[in-house]
Amino acid sequence: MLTLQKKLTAALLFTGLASTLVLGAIAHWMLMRDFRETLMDEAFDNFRADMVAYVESHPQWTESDLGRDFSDFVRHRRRPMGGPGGFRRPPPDVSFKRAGTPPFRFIVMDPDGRIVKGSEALPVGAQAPADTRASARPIEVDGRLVLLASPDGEPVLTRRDQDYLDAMRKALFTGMGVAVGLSLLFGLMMGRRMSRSLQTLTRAIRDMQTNRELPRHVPVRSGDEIGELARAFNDMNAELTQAHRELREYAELAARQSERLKELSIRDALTGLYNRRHFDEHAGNLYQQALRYGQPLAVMIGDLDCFKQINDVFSHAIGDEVLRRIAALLREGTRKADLVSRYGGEEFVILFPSSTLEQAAQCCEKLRQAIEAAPWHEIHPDLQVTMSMGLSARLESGSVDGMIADADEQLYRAKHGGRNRVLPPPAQAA
Ligand SMILES: Nc1nc2c(ncn2[C@@H]2O[C@H](COP(=O)(O)OP(=O)(O)OP(=O)(O)O)[C@@H](O)[C@H]2O)c(=O)[nH]1
Repeated sequence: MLTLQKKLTAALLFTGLASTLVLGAIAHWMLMRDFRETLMDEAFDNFRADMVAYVESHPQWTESDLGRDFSDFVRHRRRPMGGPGGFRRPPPDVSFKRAGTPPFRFIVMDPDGRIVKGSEALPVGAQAPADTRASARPIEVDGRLVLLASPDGEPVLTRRDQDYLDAMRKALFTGMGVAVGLSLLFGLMMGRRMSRSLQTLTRAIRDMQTNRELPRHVPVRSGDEIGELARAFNDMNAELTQAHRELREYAELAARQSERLKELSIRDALTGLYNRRHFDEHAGNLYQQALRYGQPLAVMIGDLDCFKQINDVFSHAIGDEVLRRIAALLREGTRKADLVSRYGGEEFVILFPSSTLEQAAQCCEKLRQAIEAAPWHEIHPDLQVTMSMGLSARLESGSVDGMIADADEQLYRAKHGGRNRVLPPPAQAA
């Protein structure tokens, strides 16, 4: 895969290369143009000086004189000082001398544009074309325009000119190479930096997706778009973390509420004991288990004695309090495995898994005694509460309901036998 780092490096390299090439080409073109102009200026200065000297020394010059004598005049004029007809001005720097060849031929015109010193294409006497006149430069004597000179042809470069241009080109190409190298270096550095930030971000997002890692914080290394992206990621992550926390709290609350609702649905509101519906659901299972594994199972149904009287004499509220305390006594006096429930108004049923009739009878006898001995006077000085209980451990009754019906018969007998008793009593249950 072409990574972002490579793409950025390639883009910067390409841009650097393209701009360096364009700038280099422009710089080279300008160098050559300016160099040529300098050569032309230098050549024109020499030519004008020669021409002015000729005109001054030949006031009656004619076109034919100019064509015949001028070259000899110039050669003669440039002889070293001291000789006959030598320089009246210092010679030009020999190092810039154009290898004996004039850099340009100059077409010379009078001020009206008529050619007085021409070339093969532009003979003497002809009218100079517009472009030749446009590029013409003035030759003045004592402030008076006497002639116009226009360059014809390209400059001839000396060895020294070539060396100078080569050195300039070398410097230019070196500069271009350095610029390309720098753009490659910067491209690499910037690409690495940008891709590192993006890689950190990508890793953080992947971690969030796969490991559900919250909260995550990525460093913000710059104020540019990537820095803004990192900042946006951190903000989003903070919001997600907050939402996640709230969701978890909400889920925990919902679970607690659901647990509470479930608990409420299986418990009796007044006493907190299991209600009859829950008892019926579970007792059936315990009965089936006892049958399957050949284990004993006993059931007790208990009924408060003369409870109507308690309500009537002491009030319904005291009756409720009695029911609550009875429930607490039943819970305290039984094992965790025993299923204690409020079966009806003042009726209670307890299922004793893995218990024989005798074991259940002993437990119930203790419960009966505990109820009888409870400090009922704390509720009302004249209050006394007892409970009658009937038991059954006959699995052959066919169901829990059948066993309860058996136990109910015992309860009936207990009530008619004087109340406040367990039937069968432990001694007989053995
Ligand atoms: N305070 C109160 N009383 C209730 C509640 N449920 C049922 N009772 C009362 O319990 C009484 C039951 O009375 P009965 O069925 O006549 O029996 P009893 O008075 O206990 O007489 P025996 O069972 O023969 O000992 C009724 O007066 C009901 O109103 C309750 O939740 N709170």
